[in-house]
Amino acid sequence: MPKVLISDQMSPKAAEIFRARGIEVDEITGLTKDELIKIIGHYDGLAVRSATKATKDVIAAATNLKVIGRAGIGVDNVDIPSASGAGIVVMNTPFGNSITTAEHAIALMFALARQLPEADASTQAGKWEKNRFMGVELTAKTLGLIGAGNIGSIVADRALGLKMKVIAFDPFLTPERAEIMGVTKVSLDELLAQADFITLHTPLTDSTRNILSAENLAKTKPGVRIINCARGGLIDEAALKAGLDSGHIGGAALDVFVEEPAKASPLFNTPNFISTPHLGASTDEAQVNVAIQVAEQMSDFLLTGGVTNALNVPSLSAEEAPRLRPYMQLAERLGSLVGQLVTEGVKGVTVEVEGAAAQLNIKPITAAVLAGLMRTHSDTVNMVNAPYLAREREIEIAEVRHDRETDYHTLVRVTVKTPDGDRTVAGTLFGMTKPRLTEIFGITVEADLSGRMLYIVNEDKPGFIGRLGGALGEAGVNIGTFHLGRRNTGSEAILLLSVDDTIPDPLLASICRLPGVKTVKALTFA
Ligand SMILES: NC(=O)C1=CN([C@@H]2O[C@H](COP(=O)(O)OP(=O)(O)OC[C@H]3O[C@@H](n4cnc5c(N)ncnc54)[C@H](O)[C@@H]3O)[C@@H](O)[C@H]2O)C=CC1
Ligand SMILES: O=C(O)CCC(=O)C(=O)O
Repeated sequence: MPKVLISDQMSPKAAEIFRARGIEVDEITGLTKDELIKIIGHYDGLAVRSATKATKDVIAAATNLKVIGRAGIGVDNVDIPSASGAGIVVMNTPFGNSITTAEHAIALMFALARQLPEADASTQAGKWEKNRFMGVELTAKTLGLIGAGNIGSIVADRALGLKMKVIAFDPFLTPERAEIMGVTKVSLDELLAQADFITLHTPLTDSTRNILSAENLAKTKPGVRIINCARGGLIDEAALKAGLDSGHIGGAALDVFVEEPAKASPLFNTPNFISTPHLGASTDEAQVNVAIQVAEQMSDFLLTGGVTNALNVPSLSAEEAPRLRPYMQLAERLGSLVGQLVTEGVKGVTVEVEGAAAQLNIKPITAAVLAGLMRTHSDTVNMVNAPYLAREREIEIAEVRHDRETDYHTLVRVTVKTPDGDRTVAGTLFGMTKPRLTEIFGITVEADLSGRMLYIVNEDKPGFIGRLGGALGEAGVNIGTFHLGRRNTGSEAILLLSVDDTIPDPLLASICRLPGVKTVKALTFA
């Protein structure tokens, strides 16, 4: 009988469902990392919310673990590359708590507009300070959404009902979808300049970390009120504190912090600052939704192998799975590669397959490309919801099956339509299982697509490789593999290196400064 550990506070519905499906379940919350490491080896499944950190060390000790289920959306508390490496499926429940979280953002917006926490504390202290608390109306104010996915869309809907004007910055929001939502798509700078209230609804990724940096906070409208119910790390907390102290920022409400639990934030006790302890998803309704969903999904997987809402493996029927999986892994990596390199305005994706892959059901291959492409921008994307999300964002999808001879046993080619033109990558399978890149943006190259990699475009001039090797060596970064491709002699070259460690930002910046370098990007493949 499989055994599951529920290690965070969850609705009792989760344990009920596991037991009803014949799965043994322990509910042990508040474990330290060492305590978790000591017991995790006994379990086939781990069900978490956000308090448990499924880190590399925890996963290394999880010798029997087959599935981690997140009763919620954000999976930044789970080390997905380590889980994938260990063959552990990671699932989430992408929609169960969205309404609740959107409502929390709206509640915080009202609380900021009318200084509700301070007014409550003052009244209950017997002060009756009727003239101290002068609020602002929400009607006709501009709400700036950073991130217009599930939660952002619900916030927009509610804000429009409050007669606010809603503007949104989201690289995946098409003008057409914005029109349907009733919001205006703007650049980040436009949003910063125009919004009276700003609310954040993105995952924490390399592109969103510190999206409200000191520099960007300085571009906001004087008196702006800021709400973050997404993730700590999206806002520079020190700069936020300085902005509140100077009065440039009129108010801020944070449900999430860089460090959680936040016990001694410098923001505490700042006037016009409101905080809640990561309560975005905390309603009876949302917790029942996510508990039922996570327990059903994990039980299905442990008992039947059925995969739903997985972030690191495709969802598939039992018969198709073994044949399609290697092609889908190749497709997912190609999608992820373009997703990491093309950050703005994807309007269309064409997936072409040739050779062996063209004989198979290519829908899952396309879904895998889309999941890889969009997961760079949202940790809720998986094989199941990627095609749906692409349609919703009006990304045009085309599938082409070529019945022609190819140099490779199989070839998958992905072309992404962007405002700057088409960008194409292609790859094959080595030994029928290993994804291998064959072409990137018109340049032929043979490269692995795995782990941590460094992508560099540079002028094809002698001496560059030595300088690059020197810079990496000096920083103690070990190169695993090294692949080079170029358009013509002396023109533009592309380098793809696999590296053993994360490349720190200062090292990336110093590589950028090497003579002849045009582009540098750190890439990660799960
Ligand atoms: N406070 C809480 O308790 C909760 C927090 N969350 C957080 O809310 C986040 C959003 O959830 P959903 O809306 O369901 O996710 P979603 O995936 O539907 O939407 C995220 C949106 O962010 C956009 N985005 C990605 N990178 C961006 C960038 N650089 N700039 C602007 N937009 C960008 C994406 O295109 C996408 O539309 C989750 O990732 C999670 O971290 C979710 C639930 C509860
Ligand atoms: O489970 C919780 O309380 C947090 C929810 C959350 O942050 C998420 O679903 O991303």
